[in-house]
Formats: sequence, C-alpha cells, structure tokens
Amino acid sequence: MLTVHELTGGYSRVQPVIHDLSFDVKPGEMVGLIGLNGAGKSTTIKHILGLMTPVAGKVTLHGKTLQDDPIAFRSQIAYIPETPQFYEELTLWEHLELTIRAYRLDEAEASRRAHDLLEQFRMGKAKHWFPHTFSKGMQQKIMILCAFLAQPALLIVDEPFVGLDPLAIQTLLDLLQEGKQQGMGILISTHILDMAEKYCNRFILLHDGRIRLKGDLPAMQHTLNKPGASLEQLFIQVVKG
Ligand SMILES: Nc1ncnc2c1ncn2[C@@H]1O[C@H](COP(=O)(O)OP(=O)(O)OP(=O)(O)O)[C@@H](O)[C@H]1O
Repeated sequence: MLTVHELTGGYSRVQPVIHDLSFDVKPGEMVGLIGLNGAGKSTTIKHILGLMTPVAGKVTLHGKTLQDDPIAFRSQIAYIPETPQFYEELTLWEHLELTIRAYRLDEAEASRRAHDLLEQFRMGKAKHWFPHTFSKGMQQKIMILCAFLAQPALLIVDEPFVGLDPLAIQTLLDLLQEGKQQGMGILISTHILDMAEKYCNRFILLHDGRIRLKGDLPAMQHTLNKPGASLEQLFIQVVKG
C-alpha cells in the first residue's frame, strides 16, 4: 500500500538527513520505525505525509504520489504527531466534527463512533472543553481520537505513548490491533522496543538517516546471526556498529 522508494531528503538540499530509504507497509500490518534520537524517523514521516519535498526518490500510496492526486492521497492517511497539534478555538467535539467533514465520513455513523471513542478514552466529560485547558495526555488523546475516527487506510503514528496513562496506552494498543485486523496499514515510530516487538509485524531500524536493518524479528536475527535475540538486543548491536 505505502511504498517508499530510494527516498533521500532533509531540511536542506545540500545536507540530507535521510538517505536512500526503501520500504513498504502492506494492508493489515504494523511496521515499527526504530532509531535513536535524531536518526531521522520524524523526517521520514514528514516526507511520507508530503510536508517535505524529497531530494530524490518517491513515496506512493496505492501506486500514486501526492502530486498525482493530493486529495485522494491525503484522504487515505491519518497522522498522530509526536506533539499534539490542535485548534485553540475549537472544542474537542468540534475537532471530531471537523474530522468528519474533512474526511467526508458518514455523519450519523461517524458521530456514533466518535462517542464510542470518547468513552473508550474516558474523554466524554471533556467533550465541550477547549484543548488548551487539557493536560498533555488529554491533548494527545485528541490526536488519537481524530485519527481513529477517520479510519484511514494508512495510519502514521509518531511516538504515541509519551504522556498517556497506562489505561490509555492499552486502549490505543487495542485500537491498533483492531485496525490491523480490519486491514489498516500502520507505520509507528517508538522508542518502547518491547512494545514494538510485541505488536509490530516488521521493523525498520534507522541509524544516522540510513536503514541498517529491516524485516521481521526472525529475519533480522538471521541477518545478524543472533538467534533468539530481542528487538532491543538487535537494535543495540546495530547502533553500536
Ligand atoms: N526543523 C529542522 N531543521 C533542521 N534540521 C532538523 C529539523 N528537524 C530535525 N532536524 C535534524 O534532522 C535529523 C533527524 O531528526 P528527526 O527529528 O527526524 O529525528 P528522530 O529520529 O525523529 O528523533 P527523535 O527520536 O528525537 O524524535 C537530526 O539531525 C535533526 O537535528
């Protein structure tokens, strides 16, 4: 579904921070994007979302680039950013209504699902509150609620667990599992490697902007000749060279 082909890019054309990245995300699988601080995970995500222009290579969704059909491309993706981004002048419920309109969802059905999601994340009481009065974790939940309400073909998640309480983390993991079962493709960046190992089907290990290892756990163990190694052990070996 998502194909990243020989992608090179960054914040200046003369000094790219990601180099020659190639990977894909298929429907119904969760792919973990793993790397140290500054490895290039968020930069990769920004290129996939079309917020940055590649120096070389391309990103396609169902075979089409953002430039081929911007509306179709964007309507198939939802993004949960590392730092919550919201409209100060809209309440939580108005954010959900905006999502329903932006993604052109069926109003009655989406509104019912929005109420379910509010309940699942224990946010019902805050429905008509303005997000600037929310805690950091509650603000993060707005992003999560809007993304799952959209029911995208591809969900991109950047460090979603930071600031969430244990109950919310479990609810999010359950929704990710459910999304996968319904055929959603998920690309998730996280530093919580035991969680990634448990929930992701495949991994992309980024180091200094390059893919150093990729595949499912058995394939990566085989490549590094480390049978039985955990994701964390493989990752540490990769980054220590
Ligand atoms: N706005 C920016 N302008 C210039 N350089 C940037 C900018 N944002 C990030 N970088 C640089 O790009 C490189 C990759 O950063 P990126 O944010 O993609 O890392 P990351 O893997 O997401 O890290 P983290 O785990 O800390 O979130 C770093 O060297 C960083 O300094």
